[in-house]
Amino acid sequence: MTPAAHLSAAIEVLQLIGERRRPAQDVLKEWGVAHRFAGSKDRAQIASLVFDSLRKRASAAFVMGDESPRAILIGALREARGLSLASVASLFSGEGHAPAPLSEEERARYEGATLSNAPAHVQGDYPEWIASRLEAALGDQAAAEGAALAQRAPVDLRVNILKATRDEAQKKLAHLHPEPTLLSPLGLRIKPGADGRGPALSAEPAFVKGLVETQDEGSQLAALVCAAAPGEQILDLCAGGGGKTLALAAQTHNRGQIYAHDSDGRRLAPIFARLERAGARNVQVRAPRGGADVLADLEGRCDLVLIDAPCTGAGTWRRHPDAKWRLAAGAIALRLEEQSELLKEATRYVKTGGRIAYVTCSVLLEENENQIDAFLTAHPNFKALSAEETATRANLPELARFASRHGFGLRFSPFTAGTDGFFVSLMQRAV
Ligand SMILES: C[S@@+](CC[C@H](N)C(=O)[O-])C[C@H]1O[C@@H](n2cnc3c(N)ncnc32)[C@H](O)[C@@H]1O
Repeated sequence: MTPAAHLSAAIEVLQLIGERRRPAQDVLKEWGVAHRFAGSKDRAQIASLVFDSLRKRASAAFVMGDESPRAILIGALREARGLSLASVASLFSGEGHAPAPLSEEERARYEGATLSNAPAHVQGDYPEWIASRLEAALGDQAAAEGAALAQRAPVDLRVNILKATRDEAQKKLAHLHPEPTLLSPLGLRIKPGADGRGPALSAEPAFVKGLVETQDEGSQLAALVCAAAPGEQILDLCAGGGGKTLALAAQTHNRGQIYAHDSDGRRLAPIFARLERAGARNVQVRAPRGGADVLADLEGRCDLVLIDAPCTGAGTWRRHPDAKWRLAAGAIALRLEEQSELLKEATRYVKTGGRIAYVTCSVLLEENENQIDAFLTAHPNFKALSAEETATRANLPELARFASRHGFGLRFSPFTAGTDGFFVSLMQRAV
C-alpha cells in the first residue's frame, strides 16, 4: 500500500469507529481481517494515523471546521505530525487509492486556522462534558494537562532488579537507545519511532530473559511508593496481568509473600508467564473459585494491601486515545462504587499497623482524593500518610513535590511528571 492509500484506509477505520462505538484496536483488527492485502507494516501505519487522529480529535475538527473522519485526519496531520500543506496536498491526490484532493476551504483552514481562541476542551483534546470535572481536579492546568495526555507516549521499561541493574539492562538494549527515567530509579525510556511505534520488545533477549518489563514510569512510581519491604505479607487485591505484582516481587527481593488476586480470573492469565520470566518466586496467585472465599486466610494478616483500582483510565489517554471519547458519565459512577467497595474490603486484610495503598490511573478528583476522604471519614482507625512521609518511606524524598493539593496522596501526570496520570495514597491502620 502507498502512504496515500494508508490515509484512505485510516479515514475508513475512523468512520467505522464512529459508527460502531467500539474500541479502536478491535475495529483495526477487523479491518485487517477484511483487507488481507494489507501487510503488517501497512496495518501499523494505518493504526498510527488512526491513533494520532483520536488523540487530536477535538483540535483537528476545530481547525478544519468539520467533524468528519476525513477532516479529523487532515487536521491531525497538522496538529499531531506538523506536515506542511504541500506534503498533505501531494498525498491527497485523488489518484489510485489516494483520498480526494483537498478543497480550497480545506487548504485555507490547514494553513490559516488557529487554536488560540479555542475553548479549553478543544485545546486539551477532551470531551466537553468532562471539562468541568477536569477543571475541578487540574484547575487552570486542565487544557495543558489534556494536551499532554494527547501526545504519543514513550515506551517505558522497568528494570527487574532480581535480574539486572539499570546500567546492565541499558547496555543490553543500547541499540534501542533507552534513557534512564528521571523519577523512577528503575526505569528506562525509549522514544516512539517517527510512525509512533515502539520497538518489538517481545523479541528482545533482555525482555525474554526477564531483565525488563514494560511499565509506564507513573505505574513504577505508584509501586515504589508502596515501600514494600522484604519479608512482608502483601495482598495485591486487583492484580490483573500483574504489572504491580511483579514490581512488588522485585522490591521485596523475593522474600515474604505476595498474594495476587483479581475478581476476574481471565485478567490474571498473563501473570504466570510474566512471573516465570521475571524469576519472581514469592507470589501466590489467588484466582477466584466460584463463590469460595479465596482470601479468607489473609484476614487481619497483611502488612500491605494494594488496591490498583478499576478506574476510568483518564490518566492513560496517551496510550488509549479512543477511551476518552468513549467514556460516559455512567461508567464513572460505576467505577466510583467499585472503588469504595474495594477500599472497604481491603480493611478486612490489613493487620494493625499495616497499610492500604490506593492507586488509580485517573486524574479525576472523584476517583482519587474524594475516595480517600470518604474512606477516612468512615474508618477513623486509619490515618493517611502525608506526601512527605510517603516519599521518605519509599526512599524517594524528591517525590514529595508531587503532593496533591486536594488531599492525601501523590499525583503524577504527563504534564507535571512526563508519566501517565497516576494517583497513589497510603493509609495506615492504627496500632
Ligand atoms: C487497573 S486494573 C489492574 C492492573 C494491574 N494491577 C497491573 O498493574 O497490571 C484493575 C483490576 O481490578 C479488577 N477488579 C475490579 N473489581 C474488582 C474487585 N471487586 N475485586 C478484585 N479485583 C477487581 C479488574 O478485573 C482489573 O483487572
